[in-house]
Amino acid sequence: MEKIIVRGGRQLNGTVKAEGAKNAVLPVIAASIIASEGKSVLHEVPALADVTTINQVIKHMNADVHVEGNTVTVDASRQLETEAPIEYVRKMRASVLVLGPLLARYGHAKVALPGGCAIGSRPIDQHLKGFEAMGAEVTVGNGYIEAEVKGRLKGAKVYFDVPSVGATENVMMAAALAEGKTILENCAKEPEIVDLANYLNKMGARVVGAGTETIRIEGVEKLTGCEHTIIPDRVEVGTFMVAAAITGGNVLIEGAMPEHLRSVISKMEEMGVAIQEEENGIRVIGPEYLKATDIKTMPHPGFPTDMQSQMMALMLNATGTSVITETVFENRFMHVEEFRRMNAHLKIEGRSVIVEGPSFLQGAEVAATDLRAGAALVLAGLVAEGYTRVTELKHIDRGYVAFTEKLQQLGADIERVNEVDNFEEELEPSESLSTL
Ligand SMILES: CC(=O)N[C@H]1[C@@H](OP(=O)(O)OP(=O)(O)OC[C@H]2O[C@@H](n3ccc(=O)[nH]c3=O)[C@H](O)[C@@H]2O)O[C@H](CO)[C@@H](O)[C@@H]1O
Ligand SMILES: C=C(OP(=O)(O)O)C(=O)O
Repeated sequence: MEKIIVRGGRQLNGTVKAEGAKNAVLPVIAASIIASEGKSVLHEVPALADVTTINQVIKHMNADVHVEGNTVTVDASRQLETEAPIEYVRKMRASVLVLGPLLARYGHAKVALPGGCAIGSRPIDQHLKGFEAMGAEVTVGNGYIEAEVKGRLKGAKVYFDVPSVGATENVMMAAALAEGKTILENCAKEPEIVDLANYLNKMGARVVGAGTETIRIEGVEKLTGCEHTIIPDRVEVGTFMVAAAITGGNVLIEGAMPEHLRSVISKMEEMGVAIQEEENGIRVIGPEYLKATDIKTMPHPGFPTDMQSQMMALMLNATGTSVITETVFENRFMHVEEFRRMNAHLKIEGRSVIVEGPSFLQGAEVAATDLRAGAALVLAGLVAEGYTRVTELKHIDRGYVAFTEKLQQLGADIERVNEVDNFEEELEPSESLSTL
């Protein structure tokens, strides 16, 4: 079984470069299939498992995708299929982001229902509400969502009941090719939405207001492929900020954009971490002692839910009682049990976790229950006594490029191995885990 093995106790120092953002590149690649002419050349595309999945989704639809290093070229000018089957959607929920582009371009889209996942039920009712407001007929059955419209989608006024990142993106992409004007209200304001709007506008769309709660879109008749550079990954940056802080190190994260990380910077400063905004990135200097604080996750510009588990790892090392409240996803505390295996003192109370710090963390075998939980366990392992073994690495690979190697370069005692478990060894070869 593949594992990350980390031995705690090393201070991290040096420079690490931010990758392009997973949550920006996935909608951008989904949007690339709206272009009925020209190629899109996308730069700073991170080499992530999720990027491979979205590329497979659009290739399956007959788009031409070419990957060279961190540049991905998409030519979607051929006639495309309008269906995304379950094999892709099961791997990655963001596959539903092809609904809007397909519906806008072809008047038809069929995508497998994503279903729930480890962090919550994650419905997509707000995406569908937007498509219906634009004249689409949406049916859900046999595990699929099918949306259809005769002729073009019609511009409409849509009020989102919750500020959803995916719904804002999906409906914004659909509206880009709709007939007339669309006004989206109570939109999510994440930087990745702004990046998508910039890309759409370069393709010839007319989108105004992305990054605020009201987005106005004047539909156009066609979009053309263009060149675009993906913004840096604020969650990857935040994760390395915690790595520096938790080990009392000094790390420059090159390419980081402080304006995307205001809430994270401010909470870490409250905990005593020194943060310097430099010309080419963010420098983080960890203190000798961390102070406790309270955090509530919220839609942007509030504290990001995708940084909740990593901050919990930091709080475990702070002196005093910290409270972390998760308001975005109803079940994003799976890492609490795993932290407990490392001797962490925490208690779940409803949607909050009470962290009694400092915990004297001890290495243990723990499982990455989701992407950010996995990263957080590695972070805790950086300061735990002895060896921490993190399993279920497929989650970490969805969102981090060369996570182990980057930490190693900063001085961590860490490696990724294919380790045979004792009980695996005891089995006859024919009974090995891979065949169970
Ligand atoms: C690929 C991507 O960009 N993923 C991010 C995106 O996920 P994603 O776009 O799936 O998350 P949303 O912003 O849609 O979800 C926010 C909240 O809205 C709810 N909701 C959402 C849609 C809907 O139709 N109905 C509804 O009730 C969700 O259950 C959740 O409670 O934003 C999340 C919140 O910042 C991040 O954690 C994910 O990393
Ligand atoms: C929850 C996350 O991503 P996704 O929406 O792709 O599951 C994340 O990036 O932490």
